[in-house]
Amino acid sequence: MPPSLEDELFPSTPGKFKIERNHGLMNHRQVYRCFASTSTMFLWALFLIALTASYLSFQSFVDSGRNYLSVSWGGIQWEKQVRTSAQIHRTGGMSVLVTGAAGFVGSHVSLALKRRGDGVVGLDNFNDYYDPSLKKARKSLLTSHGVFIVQGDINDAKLLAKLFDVVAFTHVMHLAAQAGVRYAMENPHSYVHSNIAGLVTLLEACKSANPQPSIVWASSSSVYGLNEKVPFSESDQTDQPASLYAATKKAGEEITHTYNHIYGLSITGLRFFTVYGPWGRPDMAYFSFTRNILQGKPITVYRGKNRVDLARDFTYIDDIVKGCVGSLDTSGKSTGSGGKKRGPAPYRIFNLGNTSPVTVPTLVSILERHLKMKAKRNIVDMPGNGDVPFTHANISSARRELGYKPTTDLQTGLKKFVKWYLSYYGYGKTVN
Ligand SMILES: O=C(O)[C@H]1O[C@H](OP(=O)(O)OP(=O)(O)OC[C@H]2O[C@@H](n3ccc(=O)[nH]c3=O)[C@H](O)[C@@H]2O)[C@H](O)[C@@H](O)[C@@H]1O
Repeated sequence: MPPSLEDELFPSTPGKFKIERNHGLMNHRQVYRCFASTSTMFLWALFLIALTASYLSFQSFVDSGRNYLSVSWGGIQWEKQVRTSAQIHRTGGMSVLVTGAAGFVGSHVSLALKRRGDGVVGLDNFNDYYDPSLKKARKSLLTSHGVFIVQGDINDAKLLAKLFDVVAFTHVMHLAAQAGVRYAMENPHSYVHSNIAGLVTLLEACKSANPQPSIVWASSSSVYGLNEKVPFSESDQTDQPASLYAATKKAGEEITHTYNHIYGLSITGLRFFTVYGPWGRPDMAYFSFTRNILQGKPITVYRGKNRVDLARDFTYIDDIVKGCVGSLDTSGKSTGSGGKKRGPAPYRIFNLGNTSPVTVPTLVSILERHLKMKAKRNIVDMPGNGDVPFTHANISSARRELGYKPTTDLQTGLKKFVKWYLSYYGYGKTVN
């Protein structure tokens, strides 16, 4: 039976096929047929190879197109920007991945590190919890100082792996979080997403990195919750959170402890006390009060039980930055590699406060003085929305271990904030 067209085009194994079909020597016609079918096969094979190659290159074109359309990271140029930004320009310097770099504390810490010659790469998802244009303005400021901010989420494990692939970060300053105490009642899942799931994704990336970085991250004074003993000390119990926000920060302290214990990651958790200052967060009281006073709108001032004023240990941003940098400098090394612990690593928690609480009505009076305008105060009883009546930090531990020494009182710090606010927004511009 002559070979079918299919047999000629797609012989299963050519050598074997010939042996089975020819039991003896081949004549001229057979030799010619064999040669002709071999060359046809060859041409078809070439055709198939070309077809496969063009299909694959089309696929990679589609994939890269998809990358450029929906993912804003990756590619040779991007890697170059990351590497350049991470370059260290001083002896004994560090290369730091700063998460939440377009945020309030993140942008200040990134600038401080860059200024002294450390390598800094930022990561931020630019979400719209508050006006993203403020985050973009902070980004522009950082860009002008040579800090590159990657747009991405801490929940993106592939992005994190890529970043650690491109740069051997010595430290991670983890400041990306869902902040705000009262918003947790409106959008509880955003807290779990960023402060729990995102934290774990970041720790997984750090644990697998080789070498492992040391981690400094933002906890919160809110972990002291309903505690009444003042000032708050790190050794106090923290098992009465008043908000889901506080609970996720407390969970973060426990989660980081397990990564320290199992994988040898060096961990420093910083309990920030109501941080304020230029380039601050529009959702915070000092910021929204300033906006409303300037626009002639009323402000709501909460009051505690028995008409007692609420009080906060307001801490100025420059002092907080010194505490963050001091923490990075003294963090000690992680001991693990490739996901395995090689020995015990530091696990530390510090209060970063100001040690002199001020009541909310006094905060308003200071703003009135700086703005030269009267506030329309609407005083209401504190709703049960996660707030705590007062905070007050004991900072002796941070003073001893980090050389942390806050130097800015609320009066001075708010003066600087108001000056920045007026230069940034002017007198009447609306802020979200
Ligand atoms: O120290 C902290 O750990 C926390 O500090 C702040 O939380 P909070 O102290 O509640 O700061 P604000 O939202 O600025 O409130 C300050 C004070 O003003 C009061 N307030 C707030 C808003 C308002 O409209 N009226 C008002 O009286 C609050 O009850 C509170 O006593 C930050 O928002 C948190 O992200 C941070 O973790």
